[in-house]
Amino acid sequence: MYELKDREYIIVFTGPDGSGRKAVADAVGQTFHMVKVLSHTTRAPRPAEADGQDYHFITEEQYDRMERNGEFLESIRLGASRYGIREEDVANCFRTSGCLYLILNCEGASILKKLYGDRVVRFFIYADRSVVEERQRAKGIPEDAIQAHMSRYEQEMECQADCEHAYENYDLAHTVFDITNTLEGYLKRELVERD
Ligand SMILES: Nc1nc2c(ncn2[C@@H]2O[C@H](COP(=O)(O)OP(=O)(O)O)[C@@H](O)[C@H]2O)c(=O)[nH]1
Ligand SMILES: Nc1ncnc2c1ncn2[C@@H]1O[C@H](COP(=O)(O)OP(=O)(O)O)[C@@H](O)[C@H]1O
Repeated sequence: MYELKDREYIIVFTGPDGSGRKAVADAVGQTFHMVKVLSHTTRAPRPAEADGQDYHFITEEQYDRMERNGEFLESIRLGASRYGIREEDVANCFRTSGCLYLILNCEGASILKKLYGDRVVRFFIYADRSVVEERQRAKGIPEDAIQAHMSRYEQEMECQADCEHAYENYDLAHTVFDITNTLEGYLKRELVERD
């Protein structure tokens, strides 16, 4: 397991699908020059998705091989698809940046917490059921995937109590501003406010 040095943090954005984890995470990540660790997955890419940008899309056989080789720091199954974070990707990201971020479901977030303790900071992002459903529709997520996500909404919401920080996300700029302030307390980058 990769040993974390002083001031190295793993920032995890979690919460229900459609709550805005990716939008919030990418904005906050840019502010702090954090590197995003992409997951490997066996699910097929959607038309708007690209390999190496949204996920590393791999076959079941490739995933099996990597799992057998013990390459995954955490690995989960959701329905017919598998998702995992490769340990080497985490180590490589720390070589280029002192801080990295990931977007995971609750199960993955708690696995990383158990592995890295205080060095993992979980930000739980949430919004009402009807809002997250509508956002996914507007984003063009296929209806069957939306229904699968919504069937997990309550379960993912239960994760809130377990997370270090929780933010409702209705006004994106507002959410990003609040999380940036909280994260500054950990990273101490001495950000300068600009209009
Ligand atoms: N634990 C864990 N969760 C992941 C990983 N990669 C993605 N996820 C989460 O798995 C869920 C399903 O991913 P998504 O791309 O929406 O696939 P879909 O459910 O097939 O539409 C989302 O909540 C993701 O944030 C991973 O490596 N580990
Ligand atoms: N506060 C917000 N208000 C309106 N739309 C938002 C807000 N936050 C995110 N979105 C949009 O909602 C959709 C889902 O957000 P996304 O970040 O992909 O969610 P997640 O990663 O949690 O599934 C995206 O199209 C995103 O641009």
